[in-house]
Amino acid sequence: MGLTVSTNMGVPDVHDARDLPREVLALQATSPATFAVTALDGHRFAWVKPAGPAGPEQLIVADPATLQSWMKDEWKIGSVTGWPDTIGQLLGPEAMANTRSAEQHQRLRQLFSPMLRDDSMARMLPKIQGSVQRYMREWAAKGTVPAYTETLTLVFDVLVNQAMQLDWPDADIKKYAVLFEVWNQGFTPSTADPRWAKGMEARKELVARFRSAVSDPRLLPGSIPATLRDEYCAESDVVTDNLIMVLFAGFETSTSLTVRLLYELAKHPDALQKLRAEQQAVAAKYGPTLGLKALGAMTYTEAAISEALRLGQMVANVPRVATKAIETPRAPPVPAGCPFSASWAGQSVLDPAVQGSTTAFNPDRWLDKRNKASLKLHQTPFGYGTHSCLGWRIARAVAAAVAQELALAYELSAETDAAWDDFPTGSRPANELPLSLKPLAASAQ
Ligand code: HEM
Repeated sequence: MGLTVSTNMGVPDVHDARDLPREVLALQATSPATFAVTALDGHRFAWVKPAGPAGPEQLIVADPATLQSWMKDEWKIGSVTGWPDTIGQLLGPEAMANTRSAEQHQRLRQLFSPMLRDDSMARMLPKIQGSVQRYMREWAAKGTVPAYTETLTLVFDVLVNQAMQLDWPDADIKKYAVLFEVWNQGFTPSTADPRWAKGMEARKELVARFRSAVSDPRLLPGSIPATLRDEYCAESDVVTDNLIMVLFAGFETSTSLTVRLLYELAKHPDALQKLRAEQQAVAAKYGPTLGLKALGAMTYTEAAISEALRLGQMVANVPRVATKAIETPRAPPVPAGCPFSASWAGQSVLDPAVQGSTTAFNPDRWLDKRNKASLKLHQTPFGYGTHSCLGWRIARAVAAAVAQELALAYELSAETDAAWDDFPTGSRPANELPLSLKPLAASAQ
């Protein structure tokens, strides 16, 4: 694939990919990152036909400057989310990702904003670390475990008990993590797929469980569920749709990140070695408990997490529909009603800081000052602007806590000879990544 960038400054670099074969178009639903990169073929924009038999043409956008200007204030520029009907119904119409009310969207973002604050992170970090230590001890005791499935439960626990502060017992965490995976498998291209119907059944149970949680007098004041209930009332769909929204946004995405990191560290002992050295130094300086200062000192670990995000492309593209014509200088005109896709994956491969080593795991590229501006511009795994991620610090914290615990306490081996399947909010090893952890002291004997 050649990287062709227009040299004619006034003319947008648009590729006509309308003649893609049906099997490539079908990748839109099953393998969004591969689809976007294939369709763009190194260009900044590409026109493609719909995946199904009918529907309008779609523009794929991978030009960083255009994405920044379009995503910064979407309500004003005239763009709304265009998630497929299957996901739309699984989430519910009042969810932050679906609502057509700018006012409600902005209010919800304010109510969720504590997830990004230092004081919330300072509260959560030791608890996330405690959960990670407990789960990893269990994995080590079991022998070889499917890392992906196990991490889904760990992440579900963090989302429910730390991000939402719901204090659900272990039995509920295990039960509802399995149920949420059924919900998640409902992300099929069509509502005719039986997995979608099962996902919708799972949704009913989740709604009932969340409704009982927000009516419980023991609900922690100031927690996100309590804040939503106080704003909208316990029976409101806005509350349940948006608690499901947190799970949708954080579940597969954060799991994919953590598992991708484990996979890369299993394949790159040199990187694991550097990580161990860093974690030992951080523990010596800040003590054993994970806090904001310790996290801030994990330079190499954070670089490894950024590299895992870049390789995994957990949210490869986000779908949008123009509500009015959008005309900006660097982009082809988008008529009102036209769907377009903000392709974080397509933008990522255009980055000069990754050229020639796009598929290599190289955390050091993040530590090279010469790459800083380029990486910042092209690598935006958590989106940009109006709908940008509200949970990115939590996702990175889980990955950092796992890396820390691994580095300080375990030897790992994993079956890394597997393909990765991508889908709307994650990327998953086909073999679930069989993983064995051995306590360091025992493996040294
Ligand atoms: C590796 C993990 C994650 C990745 C890659 C990721 C990525 C993203 C991206 C790209 C968006 C923008 C979607 C769009 O523009 O339509 C987004 C939105 C969002 N994320 Fe994350 N996310 C992750 C984890 C999390 C977690 C752990 C939470 C919650 C605890 C979370 C909560 C949200 C919410 C609530 C939104 C919607 C914001 C809105 O519509 O205004 N995310 N995320």
